[in-house]
Amino acid sequence: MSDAPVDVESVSKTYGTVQVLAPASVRLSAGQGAAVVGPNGAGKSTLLRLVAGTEKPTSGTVTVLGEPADRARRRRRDEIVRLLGPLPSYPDLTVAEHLRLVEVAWSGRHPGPDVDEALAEATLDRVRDQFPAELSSGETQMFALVATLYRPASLVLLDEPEQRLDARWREVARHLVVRALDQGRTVLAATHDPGLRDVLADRGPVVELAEPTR
Ligand SMILES: Nc1ncnc2c1ncn2[C@@H]1O[C@H](COP(=O)(O)OP(=O)(O)OP(=O)(O)O)[C@@H](O)[C@H]1O
Repeated sequence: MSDAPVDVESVSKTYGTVQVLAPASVRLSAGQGAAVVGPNGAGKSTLLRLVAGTEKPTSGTVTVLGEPADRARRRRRDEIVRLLGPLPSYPDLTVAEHLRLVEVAWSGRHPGPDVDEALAEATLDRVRDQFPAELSSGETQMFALVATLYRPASLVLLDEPEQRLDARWREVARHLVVRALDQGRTVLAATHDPGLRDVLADRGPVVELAEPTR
């Protein structure tokens, strides 16, 4: 069995009689990035859920950090972070307090930057003392991305991190992904953002999923 951070071999997914992901493969070495691209409904989120181990493939294999993805999800959870939907959050903790919580939870392993620096570089410092329900949709997404990348995990799974972000914040999101790669982390991201696709294509494969057939 491969020890690569991500090794997806001919994986497909069928719900009932409908195949929503045609066989796809991708292998990532440590520190590589990969973009998963394709039209709406092509199966990008499905592929990411299979890698995250939250769903099982209909055929093929998904190996993550040397283990079947569903086992890796539990046994290697400290090494894997995912943003595949809304960020679970505490209604009574501020933006800054959420990052502080992540920092404390991974104390001793957290490489920084500190909370205020992390918020400032994402231009989220102006909302540092607001609660999740008080954020705009773009602020919510940026907060989710920053909090996700704040986990010192070696494998990062992102589903359209650019969603709801304006052009300026899309650029910040790309910068944060590049930094994660520069830190030696492995990043697998579904995206509709050509800029993010290019950034990831510089660091590894592009997985092109075809138009859904139904
Ligand atoms: N639980 C489910 N039951 C049946 N069909 C599903 C289920 N989940 C997803 N699908 C279908 O699977 C297909 C792929 O969905 P998926 O969310 O993976 O696409 P996507 O490429 O991420 O799309 P988008 O770019 O719109 O986010 C879609 O046609 C969707 O309707």
